[in-house]
Amino acid sequence: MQLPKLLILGAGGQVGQALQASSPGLYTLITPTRADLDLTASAAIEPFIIATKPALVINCAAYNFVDKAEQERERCRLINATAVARMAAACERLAIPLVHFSTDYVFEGKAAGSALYTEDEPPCPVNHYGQTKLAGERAALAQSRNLVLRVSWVFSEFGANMGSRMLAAACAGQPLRMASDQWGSPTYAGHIAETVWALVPALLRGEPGGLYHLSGLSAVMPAASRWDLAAGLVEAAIAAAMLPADYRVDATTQAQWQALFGVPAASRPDFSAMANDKLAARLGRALPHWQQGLAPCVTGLLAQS
Ligand SMILES: NC(=O)C1=CN([C@@H]2O[C@H](COP(=O)(O)OP(=O)(O)OC[C@H]3O[C@@H](n4cnc5c(N)ncnc54)[C@H](OP(=O)(O)O)[C@@H]3O)[C@@H](O)[C@H]2O)C=CC1
Ligand SMILES: Cc1cn([C@H]2C[C@H](O)[C@@H](COP(=O)(O)OP(=O)(O)O[C@H]3O[C@@H](C)C(=O)[C@@H](O)[C@H]3O)O2)c(=O)[nH]c1=O
Repeated sequence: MQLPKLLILGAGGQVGQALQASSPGLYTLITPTRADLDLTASAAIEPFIIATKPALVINCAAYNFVDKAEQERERCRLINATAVARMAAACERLAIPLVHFSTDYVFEGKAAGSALYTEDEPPCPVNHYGQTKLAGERAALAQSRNLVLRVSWVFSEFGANMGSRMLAAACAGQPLRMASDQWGSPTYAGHIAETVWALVPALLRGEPGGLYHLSGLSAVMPAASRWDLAAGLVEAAIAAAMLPADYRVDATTQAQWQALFGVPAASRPDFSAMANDKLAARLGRALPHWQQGLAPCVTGLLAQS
């Protein structure tokens, strides 16, 4: 029997690698690289997808450099918005679903201690990256069979990301100074992948997609600060003997951090933590908390070293 063919774009990134690592073996995964399909070549996208004839497309590709995006505006828009519109058009022609990822940076941010963002709250991005991601999610949501999952503060053992960069610096003996006044919802890429695999069968059966927050928090769990994430990772790394037992993460503020390292090119929301209750209701179970991703992340990093 032939397995359904799923096309994963951006399969070499951290979410793409996590998806491949936890693939349930029920599908044939087609994983083109940038050399096979460069998403800045907008006109090539639709013919590529149509020629591949997948049963579903998962787009993990993105322009994720939040500061550099303020300069490379057109490149960022081509990858995060134009390319997604071309993918959605191809999927519409094939009458298949597109699974796409967006971000908490579509929100302008609230005061610390606010309620977590829900899908009903209006987006209002404060940087170019967020604006292009909002345009991309809107292009995907033009067809009801498409699924957009907003993720945030993603960490994993795959590639250079927020978590692996912090631990690499700590292991090199550098001090970590992390902002305790910037709040979000950290999410382990392995949890994103397992959630996607739980959602795919219904999409393949023709159930509608929609917009969902896929975060490592819920309405009853507090938002995490940058410091919380770093301290959690360091604690897991100490438990795995990857760091000395007395290693500590220094808490700082965004203002202090900027005084030392300079004001970044892009503004960022102070509080952009997202509630995942809508997705939990669809799945019929709670999503894993981000802290459950700390040990597997550290174990995965250790296995590579
Ligand atoms: N990382 C995070 O903290 C967050 C991520 N997200 C979203 O989650 C999704 C997955 O992100 P993540 O896995 O972290 O991303 P990564 O940065 O790890 O991976 C991005 C992927 O996109 C590919 N890519 C970039 N530009 C092009 C291009 N011109 N043509 C073809 N491929 C390209 C990269 O290819 P190559 O391997 O060749 O570089 C890479 O495989 C994205 O939509 C992102 O916006 C949302 C919130 C937070
Ligand atoms: C590197 C570093 C950053 N910070 C703070 C200051 C700064 O405001 C903030 C931002 O750090 P970064 O630039 O690494 O993170 P940033 O690129 O803004 O992360 C975002 O990426 C995109 C792709 C998303 O979609 C978001 O969900 C989010 O994950 O963290 C520290 O406090 N200490 C540090 O050592």
